[in-house]
Amino acid sequence: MEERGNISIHTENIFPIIKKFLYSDHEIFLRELVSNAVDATQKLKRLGGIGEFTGEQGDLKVVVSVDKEAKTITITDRGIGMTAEEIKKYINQIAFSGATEFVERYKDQGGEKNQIIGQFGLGFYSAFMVANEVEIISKSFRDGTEPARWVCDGSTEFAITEATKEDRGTTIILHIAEDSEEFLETERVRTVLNKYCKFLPVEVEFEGQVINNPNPIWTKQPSELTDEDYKNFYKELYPFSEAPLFWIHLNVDYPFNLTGILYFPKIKNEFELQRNKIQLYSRQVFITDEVKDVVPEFLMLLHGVIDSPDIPLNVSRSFLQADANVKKINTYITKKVADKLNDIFKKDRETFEKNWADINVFIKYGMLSDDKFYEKAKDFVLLQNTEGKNHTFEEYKALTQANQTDKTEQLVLLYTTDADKQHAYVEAALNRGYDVLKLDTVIDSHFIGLLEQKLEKTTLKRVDSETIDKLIQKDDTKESVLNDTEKEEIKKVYEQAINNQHMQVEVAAMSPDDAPVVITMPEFMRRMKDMSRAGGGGMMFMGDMPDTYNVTVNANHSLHQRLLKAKEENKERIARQAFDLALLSQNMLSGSALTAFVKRSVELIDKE
Ligand SMILES: Nc1ncnc2c1ncn2[C@@H]1O[C@H](COP(=O)(O)OP(=O)(O)OP(=O)(O)O)[C@@H](O)[C@H]1O
Repeated sequence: MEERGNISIHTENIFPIIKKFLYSDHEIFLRELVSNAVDATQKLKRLGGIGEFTGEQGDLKVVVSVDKEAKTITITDRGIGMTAEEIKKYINQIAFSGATEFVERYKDQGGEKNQIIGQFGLGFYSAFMVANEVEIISKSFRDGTEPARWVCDGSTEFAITEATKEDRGTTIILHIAEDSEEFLETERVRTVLNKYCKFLPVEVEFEGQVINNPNPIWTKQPSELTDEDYKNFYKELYPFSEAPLFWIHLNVDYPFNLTGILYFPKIKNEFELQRNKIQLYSRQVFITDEVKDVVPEFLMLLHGVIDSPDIPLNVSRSFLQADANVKKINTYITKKVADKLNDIFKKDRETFEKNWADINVFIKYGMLSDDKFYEKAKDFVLLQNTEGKNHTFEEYKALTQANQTDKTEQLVLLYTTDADKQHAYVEAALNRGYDVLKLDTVIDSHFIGLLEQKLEKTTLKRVDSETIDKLIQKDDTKESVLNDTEKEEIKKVYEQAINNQHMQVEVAAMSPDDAPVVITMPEFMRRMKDMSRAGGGGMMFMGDMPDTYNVTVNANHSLHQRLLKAKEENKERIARQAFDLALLSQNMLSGSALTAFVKRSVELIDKE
């Protein structure tokens, strides 16, 4: 007996539309069909569990096979199966209404089609993206039911007949269309299965091998797992990566459902940061590794898996952003990560410090982008000084307050962006008993701004932004050994010797032990130039301006009493030599100026 009929959908030409717009993602048909097979198998297990199915469960593997000659892909399960009536109900009505819905949504959001693709669980109908004919042969688990066969060529017509099938379960046969023959290659199929089916909860066999791990560790309780388990799982996910630093096991069932494991990877350098390393699953079915809206931006640098049936996957991205569950998930993950870091910091500060080089980018990035995270992280974020010692905000304040508070009661924190190049300035600061922080990464330039905004009565200054006396201004002004006329003369000599309008000369009373000449670039000037270089803040014009420096001549250095007494014709030469030495210590001497300096120096030692 054969029954023919029409699938009741409103859009006659659903098939070409779906095929055309899902083209780039048509491999998902395999995910959909294998996960249907897995669902049917799990339903059978559940029925067995509650005594509604009392027969032999037997081997419950789902088997995928390819027949290149016959041009078919077959997916067989031993799940609950379907009777003819059920096929009519579930496939003709439910499966196809899903497809109709897809087209309806697609029509509403024409411009966003790329975002719909891949987010939409197209279900059974996705088979028609690669097949020009699909057969279902199924036998229900219920005693006394007849097996049935359903055939459809993707039009709205189907045929349903009796079939011969001994075994309980469903076999889906796809007759692969000419333009999709790539799916008859076993390697291609294996790759797709590996991508989407790797952690499905029922064994899936392909070419005689089970391709999945049905019990991934994120589905287990943390108390059942050892460190080794977590490390091995990381290796399973990213075979070529170095071992992770540490991990967080996520496990929540209220107000939403979410499990997963997030790993802090070992990073070699900042440019190697990799996004899209977190995989998103829904009940162990791989969905995507674009977790942008589910995981806070700064945590996308982490690796691992998140599994949640509560993330709406079959809607467009703009909807996802507005989804209340997604927002809650975001907040939850941020909080969990902060708590875990705090935990490690408190229980094992040594490990925390040891990994600081790898984790500081996450933490600083997180503090910059999320105020809630800042509030938690401010207790464990570390400031590292030039001696390599780490301090929390509180500790650092206690360390520097007595010595580095200026006359206006501001705490001045000193930092270097390059301890090597700014060595002379770092030395000068350390000699004063000041402490100098190492803030030398790309993210640090933003972090400095954040610190000033958040820490009360605190300013940050780069060590070379002022002469040592002005860096942290105290009340004790130094007496100058030179009178005003002498100072004026020194200033003129230097101006003539330097002869550069971007070098602003000033004569100041410093300690006789300080350098005779110090070149600095004011903090505000450098920051504005940095900003304009980074392309922001309406400071574009600053980028084109030549660098302007302050040249501070130390009135109390013995050299300058000698200079005043020197012969007129030698004065400029001495000033130039002192200035060049200052340039040299800052790595600023090059080209013809360097050549002239070397020549002059040789002459000077030759004279003695
Ligand atoms: N292998 C199978 N064994 C038993 N029933 C099946 C099988 N495949 C599909 N079905 C039935 O057909 C229905 C429709 O399947 P379809 O994949 O289109 O939608 P779905 O699985 O309900 O949702 P989704 O869009 O998430 O895939 C299923 O709900 C199920 O009842």
